[in-house]
Amino acid sequence: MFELQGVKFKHIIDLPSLKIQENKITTLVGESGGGKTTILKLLNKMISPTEGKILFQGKPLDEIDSITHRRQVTMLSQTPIVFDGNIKDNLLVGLKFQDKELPNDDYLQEILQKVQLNKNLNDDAELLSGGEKQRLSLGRILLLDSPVYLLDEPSSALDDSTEDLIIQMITKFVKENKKTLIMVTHSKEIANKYSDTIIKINKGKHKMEGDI
Ligand SMILES: Nc1ncnc2c1ncn2[C@@H]1O[C@H](COP(=O)(O)OP(=O)(O)OP(=O)(O)O)[C@@H](O)[C@H]1O
Repeated sequence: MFELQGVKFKHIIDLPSLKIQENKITTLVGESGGGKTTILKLLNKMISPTEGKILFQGKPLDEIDSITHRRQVTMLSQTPIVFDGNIKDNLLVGLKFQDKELPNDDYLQEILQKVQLNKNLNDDAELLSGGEKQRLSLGRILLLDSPVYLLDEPSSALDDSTEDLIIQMITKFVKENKKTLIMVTHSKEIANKYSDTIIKINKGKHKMEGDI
């Protein structure tokens, strides 16, 4: 799905050769500041390599329009983004940008259940806790139904049991719908339990831990 060839980004990233497989769950682990988020940003075309090439489905990323690319590859950043308005507004905002047909309230409630958010659609989103905002953002991107998801510590603000439930839900959704997931986690346990492939990033370089 992604192929990185001699990719460098400033002094931060140095990846001579790396392939990320389609329809698999790939997890990036490693020390803080090692470059995991930077790799997701490169894959999402938020930043471009200072050297080397990234291919997406065989095509160089620099030949793909950024907006077109981000419709295929949705990234959820570490800090959740919450817009003015209620929970429903926040769930629908991405779909409105994409001109997609809007789902009904029953379906939106189902999404809230999936992300373990026990709230009403008309509750004010600004009043949610950090972990709840993170789950709301996750609900918003699940609705986009992208083929590829890049999740940067999707459960960093959650307690251990909610974290496990959320990752379990995401990985089930990804497998059932034949999507590709690339996620960053600080949890070795989560990485071992849910990944097809774990990639350890250390000072911008990678070491495969092998397929599970
Ligand atoms: N655009 C940039 N220009 C220069 N330096 C940057 C840029 N973006 C990130 N950095 C630096 O690169 C390093 C790697 O950052 P990155 O966020 O990718 O690490 P990370 O592995 O995701 O860390 P964490 O686990 O703490 O989130 C950090 O030292 C950061 O300050």
